[in-house]
Amino acid sequence: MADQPVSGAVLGAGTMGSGIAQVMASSGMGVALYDVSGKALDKGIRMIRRNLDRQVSKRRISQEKAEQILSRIHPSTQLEEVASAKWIVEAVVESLEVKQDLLARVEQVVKQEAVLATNTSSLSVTAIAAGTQHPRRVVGLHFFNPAPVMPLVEVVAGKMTDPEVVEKAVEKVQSWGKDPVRVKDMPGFLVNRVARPFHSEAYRIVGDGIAKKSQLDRILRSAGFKMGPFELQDLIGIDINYAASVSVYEGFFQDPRFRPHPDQRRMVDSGALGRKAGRGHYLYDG
Ligand SMILES: NC(=O)c1ccc[n+]([C@@H]2O[C@H](COP(=O)([O-])OP(=O)(O)OC[C@H]3O[C@@H](n4cnc5c(N)ncnc54)[C@H](O)[C@@H]3O)[C@@H](O)[C@H]2O)c1
Repeated sequence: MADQPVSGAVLGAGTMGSGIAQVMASSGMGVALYDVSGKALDKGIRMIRRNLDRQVSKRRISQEKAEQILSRIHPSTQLEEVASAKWIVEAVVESLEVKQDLLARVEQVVKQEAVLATNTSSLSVTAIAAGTQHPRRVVGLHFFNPAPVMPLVEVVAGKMTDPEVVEKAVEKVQSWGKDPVRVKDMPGFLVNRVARPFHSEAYRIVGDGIAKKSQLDRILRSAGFKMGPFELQDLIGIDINYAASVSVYEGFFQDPRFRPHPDQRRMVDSGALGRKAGRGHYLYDG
């Protein structure tokens, strides 16, 4: 039971890749986890182990189940290890060049029917696919952080993606216990697009002196949002959120609807990047 043949692969063992590998393995798949860095693989596996231990301590899964899930994940720095995978999810650094180069190499080792998915947040799935020999099998699978916890996955149809691949991807995502939503390959897809005014309007409201950041966060929480815009930005990383704003703005040819607020950049320039920096819109201990 524990030793499932490898039918899935994740490229990149960082924050997202390790979480996605955990999701796939939890559904019963054997998963090859590939990264250029052995250290990143060790860290990724440690993160998965920690997540599973937490699940065990909360009595959500048994110790035995946790061991089974872990044993289905096969870390490697050798790309050949992904050869038997039918589902490959790429979650390496957010660079078009790196992603295109890696997927072109993956195509050399996997079967023709394998689906190549990208977890990109801000690049065009169409552009990533254009670097491959068979762009019809390239689809976006945009997971949210933390992948094992967040139910939503955007299934992104690039311009050349085969509609059958999109349908197969929707089913696959469901089999992983997630909620797929079909989206077009447009800047920000769906979630990052609707999130833009949430963030930029919040800056404008504060800039216009209508409310303080903490007031706005509290009001939006009481209106039903899990977090207000400023506390959410501190969690995401103010630099990451700013990069998403710029990417959507540029992606829509500088449509003023998506124009970032100057204070967003000022925060980034000052190094107040959120929780990870100990300070952002709020101060954090340790
Ligand atoms: N962090 C998020 O909140 C989030 C959410 C959704 C999507 N994404 C997307 O997921 C992808 C990964 O983001 P992350 O936050 O996990 O990044 P990360 O920096 O935590 O991890 C990236 C990993 O890729 C590895 N890597 C780099 N080049 C490689 C190569 N050529 N071959 C194999 N491995 C390579 C690195 O060693 C690193 O372990 C990005 O495309 C990002 O836009 C991120």
